[in-house]
Amino acid sequence: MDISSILQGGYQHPLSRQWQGRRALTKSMLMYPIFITDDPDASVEIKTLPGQRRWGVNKLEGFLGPLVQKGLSSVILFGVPFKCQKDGRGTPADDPQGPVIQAIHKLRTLFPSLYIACDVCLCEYTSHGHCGVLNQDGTIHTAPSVARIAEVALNYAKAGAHCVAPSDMMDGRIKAIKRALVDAGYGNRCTLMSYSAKFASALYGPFRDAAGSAPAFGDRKCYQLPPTAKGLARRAIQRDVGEGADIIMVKPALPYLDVIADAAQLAPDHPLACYQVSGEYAMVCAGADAGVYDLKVMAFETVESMVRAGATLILTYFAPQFMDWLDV
Ligand SMILES: NCc1[nH]cc(CCC(=O)O)c1CC(=O)O
Ligand SMILES: [Zn+2]
Ligand SMILES: [Zn+2]
Repeated sequence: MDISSILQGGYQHPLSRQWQGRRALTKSMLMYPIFITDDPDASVEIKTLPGQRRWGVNKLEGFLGPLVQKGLSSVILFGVPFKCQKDGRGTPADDPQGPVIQAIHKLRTLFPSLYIACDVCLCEYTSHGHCGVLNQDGTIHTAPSVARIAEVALNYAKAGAHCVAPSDMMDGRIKAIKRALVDAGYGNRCTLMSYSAKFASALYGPFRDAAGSAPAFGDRKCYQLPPTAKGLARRAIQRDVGEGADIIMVKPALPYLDVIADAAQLAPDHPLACYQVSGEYAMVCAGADAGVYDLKVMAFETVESMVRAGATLILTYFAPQFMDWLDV
């Protein structure tokens, strides 16, 4: 055999295999999405997301304590209110007595070292289930949407969130949120993570079920990106960098590894996040249940493919399991 044909000499040993990855997956690269509901004592199984629950604020200590102990370093909060009055502008989103703001206060006291990000969106709080404020005809009214989203983000920052992460995909919201944070004195204290390239995906089903955030009519195709739109994704990433995003995100992750790789090249100086969304997680679990593969091996393969594509931060429902699987 010709010398240039030989690759296997380079990965015969577990350590030399590790050296072949440009970056190794570590615990601090994983952010855990959690659902907080407005019954303070709730611990309710989510059928379509095996192993995940809706938590009340009183349960957070018992639920997260052991995970923080094992090395979980960040969470992203999603509010799931049931008792509130939803309306056209998503008023309950930043209710000081609502689940997200209550959870921020609680987590800051319970776990001083835990990094707390908050998803910012209106769909969990609007009567129509869309991510912004609507015109009479049901289309998105961009200016008031952006203003309301910036207001919610600022209120999460004021409550103590380390990071606000708008997932609504409204044009101009990154600039508006950054402006609001800076003007209120939070510019240097709160990270702005943009869901920059968020695609209109079939993989959000279990999340919408968990969060009760499915739109009452229509779909999200006028604000989330078409799955084929590589160009729009690249433009959205560049725009959000220009508007002041601190972290760029691609979502979903596995079907969009090329977009992650593009983002790594377009925004090489920013942390790059990707979201292994609810449907991706459910798919990995379902395949394992069907005997197609081993769950742990597949969870590693999917998440490590995201690292290989260029992600430096991964939002995943597998985070608790990785705390057991990873050494550092
Ligand atoms: N702003 C809504 C939102 N925020 C996070 C997710 C998906 C997360 C997941 O599927 O795990 C969605 C879904 C959607 O657009 O309906
Ligand atoms: Zn939304
Ligand atoms: Zn969201």
